[in-house]
Amino acid sequence: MPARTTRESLPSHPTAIDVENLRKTYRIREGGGWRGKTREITALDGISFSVPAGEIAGFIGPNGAGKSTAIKILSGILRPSSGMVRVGNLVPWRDRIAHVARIGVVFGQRTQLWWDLSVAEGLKLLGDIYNVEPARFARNKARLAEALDLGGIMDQSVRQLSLGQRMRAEIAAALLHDPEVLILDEPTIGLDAPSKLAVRAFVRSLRDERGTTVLLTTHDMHDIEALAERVIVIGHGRILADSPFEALRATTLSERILEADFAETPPPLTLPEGATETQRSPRSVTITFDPRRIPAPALVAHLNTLPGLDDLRIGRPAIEEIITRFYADHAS
Ligand SMILES: Nc1ncnc2c1ncn2[C@@H]1O[C@H](COP(=O)(O)OP(=O)(O)OP(=O)(O)O)[C@@H](O)[C@H]1O
Repeated sequence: MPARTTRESLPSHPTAIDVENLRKTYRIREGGGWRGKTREITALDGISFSVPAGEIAGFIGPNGAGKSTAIKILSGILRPSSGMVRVGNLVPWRDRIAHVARIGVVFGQRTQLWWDLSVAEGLKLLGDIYNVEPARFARNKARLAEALDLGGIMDQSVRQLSLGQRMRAEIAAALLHDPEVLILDEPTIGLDAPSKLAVRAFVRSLRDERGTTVLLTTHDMHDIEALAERVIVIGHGRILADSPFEALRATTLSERILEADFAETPPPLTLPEGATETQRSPRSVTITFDPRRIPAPALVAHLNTLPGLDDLRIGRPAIEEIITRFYADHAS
């Protein structure tokens, strides 16, 4: 029976992913055995968000927040308890066949290739499964092999690949059928720094050149900083924030950090209101300040007269610190 789609019956709109009041509860047996009472765990407690076509949205949250549950529902693997999801006007769990033809999913911790097959054989098999017509398959395979540098590993079995090589092959596998929406679940987990940069650069180019919509789940905040125009933060199954990263930064941790280097032992400092000395070493002092109370130029002018001052640097708190603080503020 052909997959029933709702695509024809709904007006097309530029929103690629629409999630409305999504709930998922799991029923587990207490103590883990077959006997005993059952208990419900609410993994998703009515989340709503939407991602416009062509946007890269970061989907983040602490362990157990509900990200994987949401991703599984969006991928069509899991049915929600209630609520609605439309990915390009298809309902993932209802229009499953048509839906999987239009999305690509990469789970960093699992493989969709086959351990004992070579990369080329795995891609061929996936091309057949996705029904990618031969000329298009050859074109896409060549394009992805070049962009993801797969030339040298096509004949290697997946089992023999390094993590970084496997991840590049996984991304190619997810994109063979030209999906409009790409769901990335921890795509850089365990990768070394150059491999992370390569994956990020590729994802960015995919969006820039092909307009692919990307939903990115990661615990690596540098992925978010490098890629996401916007972050959706989930915690305890609820949406805690849905905003550009800069807005999250501004509301969570607006402080700045000033480092002052000295040619000699730094003198004792008398600082204006809003600035605090947070660290001192034989040749430098670190000052944390709130730019709303003491603007950076005023603080610099204040320090400029100090004897032996050599260099000044102003920075923002590390992204990890902002997110850690945000999670802590919403921990209850
Ligand atoms: N199959 C399941 N059966 C019962 N409970 C589950 C199941 N899968 C997830 N949960 C529970 O649902 C909640 C959300 O889990 P989920 O895996 O979606 O979180 P997550 O945000 O992906 O976490 P992590 O960052 O650790 O991967 C957790 O309390 C988890 O224990």
